[in-house]
This record gives sequence, structure tokens and C-alpha cells, in this order.
Amino acid sequence: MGRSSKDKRDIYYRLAKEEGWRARSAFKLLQLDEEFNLFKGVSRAVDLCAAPGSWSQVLSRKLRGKDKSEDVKIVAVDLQAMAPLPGVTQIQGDITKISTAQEIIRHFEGQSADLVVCDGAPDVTGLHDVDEYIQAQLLLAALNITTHVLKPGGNFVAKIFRGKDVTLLYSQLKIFFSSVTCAKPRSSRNSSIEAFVVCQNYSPPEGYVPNMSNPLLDHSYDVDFNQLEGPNRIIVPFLACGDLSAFDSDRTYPLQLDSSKEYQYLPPTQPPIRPPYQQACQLRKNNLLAKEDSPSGALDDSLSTEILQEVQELDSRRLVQIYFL
Ligand SMILES: C[S@@+](CC[C@H](N)C(=O)[O-])C[C@H]1O[C@@H](n2cnc3c(N)ncnc32)[C@H](O)[C@@H]1O
Repeated sequence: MGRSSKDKRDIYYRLAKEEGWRARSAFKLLQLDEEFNLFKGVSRAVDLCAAPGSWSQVLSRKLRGKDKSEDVKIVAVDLQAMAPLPGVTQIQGDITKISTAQEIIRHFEGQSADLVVCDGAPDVTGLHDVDEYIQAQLLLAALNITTHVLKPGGNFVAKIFRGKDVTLLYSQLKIFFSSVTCAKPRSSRNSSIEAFVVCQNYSPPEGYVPNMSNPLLDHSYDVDFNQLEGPNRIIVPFLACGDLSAFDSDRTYPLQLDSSKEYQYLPPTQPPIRPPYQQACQLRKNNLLAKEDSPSGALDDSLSTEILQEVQELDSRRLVQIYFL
């Protein structure tokens, strides 16, 4: 599909061309690294769903450094073939297959990976529910293969759609990682429900045996999992561009949005808000309140976009926590 003139005006599209990245997505990984220091101490990395290869390029440039360290091993997996990259071994394969996990481990000579990233996306159908469901399945497939190849203490980063299953996905990720944060890099388009889960410190439950055959997203629940309460409902910090950490300036915890659900805020971990952010905070608060009326529980898109634009104007450099409900 050809690029529209809108794409060409996009700053990251132009920057990617200038800097020689295969796709503008490269900036998403670079910005996630800026925030989470993902590449520190990494010598074995896996890029799942890698084609055309901009994330692999980032790994190659960042991990191998100027001296092109031969100690660094990077494996890129995709259904499609991609042009070769220095220091990157390619596996043309399916991330849902055990044979792919075995091939990765073979390449690492029996050792585990320090970092697994996945920017996987299925072909979009345009039917939101279907797209969200397939994306969730792909994320879980990525998590499944990750449990085979990641070392304890390692990190996993993956694309997620903030759709209606998102709470369950967070809960499932939290079973395997001590920290799960949802982040939206500023290069990810505001209009997209795409975000990234940054899962740190892989620590599977004791006795867990990796297994490619059990789907983790089980739709056989007889209750809507979005109605789950208490410990079954794990709420993770959601990061966005701009400082919204104190949008709850009146600090009323927990916030009661309607009579049937109690939404818990986690205490802010960031420094106090600066005055210009107050307006964005108010918008965010409105958005949360608007959510009450939304049957799917999804955030109101126009408000989300409005907030993000507002925040970007205020300060596109700072990332601070807001809380995803
Ligand atoms: C958005 S692209 C990835 C872009 C890439 N991160 C980059 O920066 O160039 C999504 C990729 O996911 C791949 N993909 C989807 N399902 C897959 C699967 N089951 N196994 C392997 N790759 C898959 C597609 O072939 C596609 O190349």
C-alpha cells in the first residue's frame, strides 16, 4: 500500500527516512528505552514479529555499539523474510510454534535471552472487536514463547491494544513479571489504541512449566472479567506523554465512579505536578468520568486524543504516570 501525503508529513516518518530506519516504529522502541533503560546489560535479545526490521535495527545499533561487539546475539523472528541486518540472525517462522522457541534457544547456545520485544500485529480487519481479540492472542503467543526463552529477571516489551480485554491481559502478564507498565511512546499515534506493555523482572510462578498449547486468554469465564474485583483485577500504571501524575490533586482514594465498581488509584510515584499540567489533568479527569457512560468501558477516543495533544503541547519530553482503569 502506498504512503499517503498525511504519512509523509508525519515527523517520525520523515525522521525515519533521514536516519535510515526501515520503519517509523523504530522511534517507539527508542523512546521506550529512553524511559525504561531497556538495553542496559543486554547481550541476548529476541525481536518477535520483526519484519521489516526497524526494531531489529535499533537492537543491532544500540546493543552492538560502535565497536560492533561480537558478544551480542540478536534473533529476529517473523513469518516474512526480511533484508539482512548486521549482527541479527533471522528465523522465518511463526511465534506460536514450539519449533521457533527451540530455534531461538539453539542460537543462544542453550542460554536464555535478557530481553524479548514484540511489535507484532495481525492484518487489521477494520472490525475493532476482531482486531483487538487477534492482537490479544498475538500478545499471549508472544508471552508464551517468551516463557520458553527469557531468563529469570529478564524483560519483555510488547504491543498491546487497549481494548476491552486489556485488564485480563495485564493480570496475566502480572503472573509472570513483578512489574507491568503500559506506556504510549510519543511516536505512537494518538489516534491509535496501540500502546506497549513493559514487563520487567521475569519471575514465573514456582513450578511453572512453559507450554505452547495452553491459551492464556480463556474466554470461558461465565462472568465478564472486566467486572472482576479486588485482587483479581490488577491495575497497572499507564504512561503517556506529559505529566499527569497528580491529576487527582484532591487525592480522593479510592475514586468511586459508579455504585458497582471501585477504581483504585496507585499512589503517584513521580514528583509533584507543575502548574501547566493542571489543565490536562482536568481533561483526564473528565475522561475518566466520561468513561462511566461508555457501555464498553473504553476511553472516549476524542477526549483521549484531546488530552494527549494538550499534554504534548505542554511538554512532550516528560513521561509521567496516569492510571489506567
Ligand atoms: C507491525 S509489523 C512489525 C514491525 C517491526 N517491529 C519493525 O519495526 O519493522 C508486524 C509483523 O508481525 C508479523 N507477525 C504477525 N503474526 C506473526 C506470527 N504468528 N509469527 C511471526 N510473525 C508474525 C507480521 O508478519 C509483521 O511483519
